[in-house]
Amino acid sequence: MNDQKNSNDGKPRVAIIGAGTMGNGIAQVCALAGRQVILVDISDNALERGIATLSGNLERQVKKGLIDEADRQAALGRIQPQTHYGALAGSELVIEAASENLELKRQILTLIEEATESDALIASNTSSLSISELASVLGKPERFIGLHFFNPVPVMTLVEVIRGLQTAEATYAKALAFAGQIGKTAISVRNSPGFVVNRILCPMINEAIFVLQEGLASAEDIDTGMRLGCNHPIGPLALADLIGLDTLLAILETFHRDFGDPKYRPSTLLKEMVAAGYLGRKSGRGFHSYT
Ligand SMILES: NC(=O)c1ccc[n+]([C@@H]2O[C@H](COP(=O)([O-])OP(=O)(O)OC[C@H]3O[C@@H](n4cnc5c(N)ncnc54)[C@H](O)[C@@H]3O)[C@@H](O)[C@H]2O)c1
Repeated sequence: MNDQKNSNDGKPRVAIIGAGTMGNGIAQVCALAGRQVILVDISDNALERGIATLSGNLERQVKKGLIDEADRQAALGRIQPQTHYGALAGSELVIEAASENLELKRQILTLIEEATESDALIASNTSSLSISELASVLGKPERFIGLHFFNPVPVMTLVEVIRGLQTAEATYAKALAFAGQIGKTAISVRNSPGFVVNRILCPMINEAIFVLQEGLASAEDIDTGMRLGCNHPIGPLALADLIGLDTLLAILETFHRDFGDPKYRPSTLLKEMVAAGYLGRKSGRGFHSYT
């Protein structure tokens, strides 16, 4: 590892692509773990929104006594927002957390490879796309891996580490070590649409939307039913709003296409809500209202 990859305290620099729901959370966790973070998005607006969100989350952590004010300020000071990929040079690890769209991610991975040294690790936080397929756009696909964080990233301790067919053992070992260093628990998963957790979770949420669509119960009662009847901490429709209905739809469409199994077809109500711009928390309205 060269000096350029080390921050002042010797910890390697991490870059994150996308400052949205997941990207700003990953940036927050990495910065609190002492990493210098480059946070890249396409516009200053997107970056400002991402920084405002993580800044608010850090303040809440201070109020709850989870971190102190000095930690909060130090973490914020470690995050450098950027709109150009040239800023990635010198990063030991780049985590792609942009919108769930195969063509977009392929373009971004090419840009990451151009901007980084050949020994940098490249990871995607994709929820459902094939790690082997994403890796195939890279000149060195052996350095690519899936690092799938969970929402909200500062709260959820799991990371799925997904090896594609091309992923090298050394890449896998470094990714596992990184997850541990930032305080996450990793599970190892073979590449397959949706990996493990979303493969089980997203069809369950889709079924809850079918139940709503069929008029069996209200959104409130469906969520209360699953909270009190199954001890889930949050109901499936509230969880859909947290994930983002566009992201959930993209995941289900990938399952439907890649497995070729009609059991994964997204409910028409979900498609209609996304078409209407009701995306959940991030747009202020989903199955519940957030305004
Ligand atoms: N939302 C979840 O619960 C969740 C959980 C785990 C994984 N994921 C995955 O994480 C990824 C991001 O999801 P999200 O929910 O944060 O989406 P989001 O819509 O909240 O944020 C996506 C961000 O990517 C940015 N972006 C788009 N094109 C870009 C480009 N070319 N370069 C840099 N940034 C670009 C957008 O401006 C936006 O800020 C997706 O692959 C998603 O499947 C999401």
